[in-house]
Amino acid sequence: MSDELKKGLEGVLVAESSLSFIDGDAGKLVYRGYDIEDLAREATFEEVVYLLWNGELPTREELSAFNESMAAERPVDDAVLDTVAALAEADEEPMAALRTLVSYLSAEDPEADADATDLDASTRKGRRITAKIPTVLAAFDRFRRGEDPVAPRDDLGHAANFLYMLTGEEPDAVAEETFDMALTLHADHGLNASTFTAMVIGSTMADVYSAVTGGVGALSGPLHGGANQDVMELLLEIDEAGEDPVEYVKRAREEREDWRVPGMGHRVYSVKDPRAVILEAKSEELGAASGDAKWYDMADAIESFFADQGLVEKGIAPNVDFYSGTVYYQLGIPVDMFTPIFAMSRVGGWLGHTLEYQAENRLIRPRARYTGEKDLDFPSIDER
Ligand SMILES: CC(=O)SCCNC(=O)CCNC(=O)[C@H](O)C(C)(C)COP(=O)(O)OP(=O)(O)OC[C@H]1O[C@@H](n2cnc3c(N)ncnc32)[C@H](O)[C@@H]1OP(=O)(O)O
Ligand SMILES: O=C([O-])CC(=O)C(=O)O
Repeated sequence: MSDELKKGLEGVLVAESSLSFIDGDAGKLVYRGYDIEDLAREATFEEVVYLLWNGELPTREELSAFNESMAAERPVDDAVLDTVAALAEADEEPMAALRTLVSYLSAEDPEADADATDLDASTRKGRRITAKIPTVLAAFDRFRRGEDPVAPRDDLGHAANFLYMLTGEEPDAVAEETFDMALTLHADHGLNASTFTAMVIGSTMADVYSAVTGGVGALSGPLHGGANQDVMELLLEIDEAGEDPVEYVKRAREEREDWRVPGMGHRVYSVKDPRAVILEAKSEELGAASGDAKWYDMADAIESFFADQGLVEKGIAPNVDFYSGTVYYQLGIPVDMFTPIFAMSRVGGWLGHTLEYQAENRLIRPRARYTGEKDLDFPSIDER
């Protein structure tokens, strides 16, 4: 047994996977052999989920059957909606609400009791979870605005249906395509913290509801998916204060040496995240089309400042969360729904990796180097 300590499991190989490949130095991301740029441009989110779960792109017939099966699973029972309403009433944070709701959804799953070794049943459960997450998220947002939920439609794609349920209106083609592309970009990313969390849970042969619930919890943190909300909140704060974004960031870094600019830096990429490259272009495009490039310009100015300081060269470059916020904001999505939207997409990766791992399962159980005392004499309670 090696006693080498790998804090944060940096660089440690713990599994084999054929789902996604990241070349952190080249800034390249591939799902099942296909470059993320091609998938973002050409594939729908459903196609990508099919690819992740099945290993191959679907034929026209396979995609149509998959789309239908996902759309059929979108509605939720009234009991679920009552729980959504109660969480909204309690002013729960959206990610906390989602964590509770994924767990609760198992109560209405007809195969909830299926054994985790039944991977086909787990795949069906995974499909139900993936299909229902947008329904409960949109309902949650509407309840807290005092509005009734909008029932899902089965004639819209995953991305368009979510925007429809959120606003009550069918999105235009630009919004649908942009949102669908963002979902594709977020669907998988190797053994990131939330996917690894899901896999650890799955490795005990617990069910996929537990794995996805754990994934939601891990994604919510500011060092992971929570950063997309933090980026937008930072930009809004700078804007409200009427400050120059570069001066603001400079000052904040001087005042607090350990301050992390949200959306910057990555464990695996030493260059700009390829997803950030795509999202940046989209953010610029949306800004130009709407005549309001403010948010893009602010984010771009901060990135340029990091580049001028030589920080981008050191790998403190935009990650996926840096420009996704400005894209969602320009689509009119509430800021605290940004991380839940990430979960709505990443559930594809959580399930793909968990089921891939469970197919050749070995319990994940690392060790800690013990730094505490040994051989202490036990004192009675009066002696302490
Ligand atoms: C979808 C995602 O999860 S993408 C990541 C989303 N998270 C964020 O955007 C939060 C901000 N970023 C970060 O906190 C980090 O970059 C992480 C957590 C993503 C990666 O962390 P690690 O791989 O552990 O990198 P680590 O913390 O060792 O940082 C290396 C160096 O870069 C610096 N650094 C890293 N990120 C940032 C940042 N965002 N702002 C300023 N400095 C940073 C660190 O201070 C450290 O500098 P030092 O060597 O002088 O001490
Ligand atoms: O891979 C990571 O550590 C974080 C990330 O970019 C993601 O989960 O998309």
